[in-house]
Amino acid sequence: MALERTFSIIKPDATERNLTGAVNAVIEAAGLRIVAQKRIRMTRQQAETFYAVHKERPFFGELVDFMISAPVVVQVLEGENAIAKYREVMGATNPANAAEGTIRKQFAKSVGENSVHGSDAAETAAVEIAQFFSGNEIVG
Ligand SMILES: Nc1ncnc2c1ncn2[C@@H]1O[C@@H]2COP(=O)(O)O[C@H]2[C@H]1O
Repeated sequence: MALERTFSIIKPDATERNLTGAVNAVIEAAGLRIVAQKRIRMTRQQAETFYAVHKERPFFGELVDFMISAPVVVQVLEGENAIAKYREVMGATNPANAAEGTIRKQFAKSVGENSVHGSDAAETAAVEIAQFFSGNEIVG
């Protein structure tokens, strides 16, 4: 299978607890390569655009407030079947349902403060990567 890329965010609850390296260790142990990475403070506009698909959900305001509450680390991960693989490595959205060994099982605090985001499909991955990275920032 060809190499695939996915977009990842290490969220404020994880950066605040100094867990960037611990999350990256799980990512790399799973065979995914971090081919782009930067620590940023998301603007409200960026967070609203990124999560626009959820704008009618009752938790939208809370989600945007959380994502701009502290720095995040945005990343591009590369590997075989990277999108599905990273979703497996992250674990279920709600850490209460996440499998042993997954990032969310180990680190997430709640369904909202769930430590990481990963793209859900190839089309979304392309859009999400393009929102935060230019081509020359991604080094495979
Ligand atoms: N019931 C909820 N309450 C608060 N946040 C939620 C809820 N359901 C989903 N989310 C958040 O919405 C996010 C949408 O995509 P993420 O994969 O980043 O992770 C999700 C959760 O962090």
